[in-house]
Amino acid sequence: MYRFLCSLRFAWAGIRHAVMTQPNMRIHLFFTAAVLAGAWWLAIPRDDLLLLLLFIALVLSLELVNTAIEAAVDLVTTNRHPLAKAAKDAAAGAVLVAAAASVVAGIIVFGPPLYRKIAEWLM
Ligand SMILES: Nc1ncnc2c1ncn2[C@@H]1O[C@H](COP(=O)(O)OP(=O)(O)OP(=O)(O)O)[C@@H](O)[C@H]1O
Repeated sequence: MYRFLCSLRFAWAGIRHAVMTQPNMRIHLFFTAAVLAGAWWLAIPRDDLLLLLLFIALVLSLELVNTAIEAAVDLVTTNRHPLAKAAKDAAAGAVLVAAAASVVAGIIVFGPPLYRKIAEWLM
């Protein structure tokens, strides 16, 4: 039990480190808050909400992995190296793929209810 609590503390420290040092992590958190507020405002159904939560978790998790890879690469070398570039660029690419898919999922989930809301206002 003590080991498990230590693991939780280290994991939380990793999340805190990423939030403090990575501007992109703070941007993801801002959009996470905006998406959750929008989902509440538009009363998004449970299944769609689960989908949104899955994408939010995917993007935040990959940003944490990206942070870990950046730190590991910088630990190994501060010199320019094509493999260091390949590792960092691939990690950043993973975040981009997840973020792009999240935007598409957001449009699919939010599009129809947002359209209905705007149509209500205009009538
Ligand atoms: N040691 C290196 N050798 C070669 N290229 C590097 C090296 N370190 C960084 N780069 C290049 O510079 C880019 C930015 O690296 P940096 O470590 O500043 O990450 P970052 O700006 O914090 O990235 P992100 O926006 O994903 O958080 C990398 O994606 C890579 O293309």
